[in-house]
Amino acid sequence: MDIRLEGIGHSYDNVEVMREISLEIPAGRIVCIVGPSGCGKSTLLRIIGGLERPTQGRVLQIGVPPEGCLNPLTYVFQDFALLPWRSVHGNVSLVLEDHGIPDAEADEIIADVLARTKLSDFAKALPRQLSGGMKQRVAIARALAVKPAVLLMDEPLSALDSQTRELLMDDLVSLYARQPFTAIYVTHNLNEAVRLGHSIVVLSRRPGQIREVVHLDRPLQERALGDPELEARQKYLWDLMRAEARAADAELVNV
Ligand SMILES: Nc1ncnc2c1ncn2[C@@H]1O[C@H](COP(=O)(O)OP(=O)(O)OP(=O)(O)O)[C@@H](O)[C@H]1O
Repeated sequence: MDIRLEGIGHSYDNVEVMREISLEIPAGRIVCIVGPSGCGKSTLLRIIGGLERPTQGRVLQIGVPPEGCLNPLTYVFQDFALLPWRSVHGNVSLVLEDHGIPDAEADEIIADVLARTKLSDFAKALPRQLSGGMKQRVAIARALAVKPAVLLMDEPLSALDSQTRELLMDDLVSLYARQPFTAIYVTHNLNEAVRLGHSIVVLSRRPGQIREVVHLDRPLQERALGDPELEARQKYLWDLMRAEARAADAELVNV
């Protein structure tokens, strides 16, 4: 299933947050969205997920979700959002219980997603026993369990330290290599964007408008830390954003 955004604009009261966003998110691709603080990245994700209705424009879902899909647009949040009293298995099973999936079928799905996120040995662990990186893998396993058409990822690695972030990026790449998924991935981190994005949408400061869409053709598995070509792309993105990021930062300080 593809997503198409047509002329999305949004205002809160009289504050215009974004303007004229038109974009294609093709199935099987990871589209990263970057831009200065407050330019509307999370709002755009909420609009795509149907949690907010845009003031202007529309979001189209083109084609059908994958077979067995229980929730076409599924979020992965920065803060993991796990239930502390439920085990790893229990956190994943919750979303299947919500859909009335029989136990035997649910167990099969859970075994599959825990294997894909390398959590099979931790099925009985509680969230408090897990590192931040493992918690986020549980959140990703839970999202995959509903066979989403599109993952909506809102700064999924921002709460993690830099080493854990590197490990999680590797995990996301191997997950994608085994079975490609579609994701819209909001991040502040330009290194994540060049490592994980097939295309990177650069938004201007508020009201957020598309400044440029940068496409990266190199397969994700061939992108490594310190790769000169990726570093050049990252610098290019930062050059596009620097002045506006500084202005947005000053604006926040003056509020
Ligand atoms: N529910 C709301 N009511 C009023 N204003 C809001 C609401 N949600 C967001 N905003 C404002 O809309 C603007 C865009 O917010 P949003 O969180 O989408 O930006 P962002 O690009 O994701 O920011 P950041 O990079 O800092 O996370 C900000 O000025 C924010 O204060």
